[in-house]
Amino acid sequence: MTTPPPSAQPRPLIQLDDVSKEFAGGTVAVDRVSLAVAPGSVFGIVGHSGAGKSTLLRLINLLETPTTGTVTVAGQELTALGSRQLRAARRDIGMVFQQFNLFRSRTVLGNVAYPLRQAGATRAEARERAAEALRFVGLADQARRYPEQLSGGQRQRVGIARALATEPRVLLCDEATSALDPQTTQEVLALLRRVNDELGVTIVLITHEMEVVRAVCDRMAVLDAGRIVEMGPVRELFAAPRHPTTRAFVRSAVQASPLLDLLPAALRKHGVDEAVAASVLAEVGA
Ligand SMILES: Nc1ncnc2c1ncn2[C@@H]1O[C@H](COP(=O)(O)OP(=O)(O)OP(=O)(O)O)[C@@H](O)[C@H]1O
Repeated sequence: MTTPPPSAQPRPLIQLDDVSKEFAGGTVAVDRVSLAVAPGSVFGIVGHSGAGKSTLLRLINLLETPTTGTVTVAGQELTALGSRQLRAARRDIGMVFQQFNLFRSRTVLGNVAYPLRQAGATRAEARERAAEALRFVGLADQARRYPEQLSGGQRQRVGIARALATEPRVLLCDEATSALDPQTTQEVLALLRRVNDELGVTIVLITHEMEVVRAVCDRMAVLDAGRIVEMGPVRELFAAPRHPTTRAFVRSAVQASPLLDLLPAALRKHGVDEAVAASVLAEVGA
C-alpha cells in the first residue's frame, strides 16, 4: 500500500507543536512535545508514573497552560484564545477521569445534565439529551439513582455519558479504567470503542497499561520524563519497539497475556527445534 500524498491526508484534529510545561519550582513535566491526532482516531499515551501523562492530557484542553508551544484543536489555536472563547472551544472536548468526579448529591441524570445546563440548555433540553446519553451507555434505568448506589464500572459509564452529553468531537480519558477490575475494564474499553466507531468521537487516552492501548488505540506515543521517546501505529510499536521504555512496556503486556500460557505447548506441538523454542520463550519473557 502506498502512502497517500499529504494533501489527501486529513488535517489533524489535535495538534501540539513544541509544547512544554514547567511548574513553579522548576519541574519540567512536559518537554517540547509535538504530536498530531487524526480525526476519528484513538490515540494512546503510555508512560510510567510521573512521566507527565496527566499534564500532557490536560494541556490539550488547556486545563494546564503551556509554558511554551501551541495547542490547536479543530482548527482553533487554543493557546491564542481569550478565556471566554476558550470556554466555548472546550465544549468540543469532553473529559473522563480515573476517579469519575461525579457530584454525590446529584442523581445520575442530574450529573449528566449538568454540563448541558452550564452550556445554556433549558432544563427540559438538558434532561432529554442527558437521558439520550444515558441510553447510549446502557444506563437509562439508573437515571434516578445516586452515584454511590452504583458500581465503579457504572459510575465510569455515567462519567462517559456526562462527557458525551455536549456532543464533543474529542474525548480525553485520564486513566479511565485504572480504578476498575479487569472485567469492568474490558466493558468500559468496549464502550470507548463504540464512542469512537458509532459517534465518530476522536479519543486521546493516557494509561500505564499497554493492554488498554492494544485494546482500543490506533496510534500511540511513549512518554518518558516529559518527552515522547517513540510514536507510531500501535501494531508497529508492539511488533518492533525500538526505545528501551517501549520495549519494557511491550514486555509487560506480553507477560500479562493469557496467550503466553499456551505458547510452550504450541511450540512443542509444531515441532519447533528445542533451541529455537527456548530462545523464543526467553525473548518474550516466558
Ligand atoms: N501542579 C503541579 N505542580 C508541580 N509539579 C507538578 C504538578 N503536577 C504535576 N507535577 C509534576 O510533574 C511531573 C509529571 O506529573 P504527571 O502527573 O503529569 O505524571 P503522570 O505520568 O500522569 O503520573 P501518574 O501516572 O503518577 O499520574 C511529576 O514530577 C509531578 O510531580
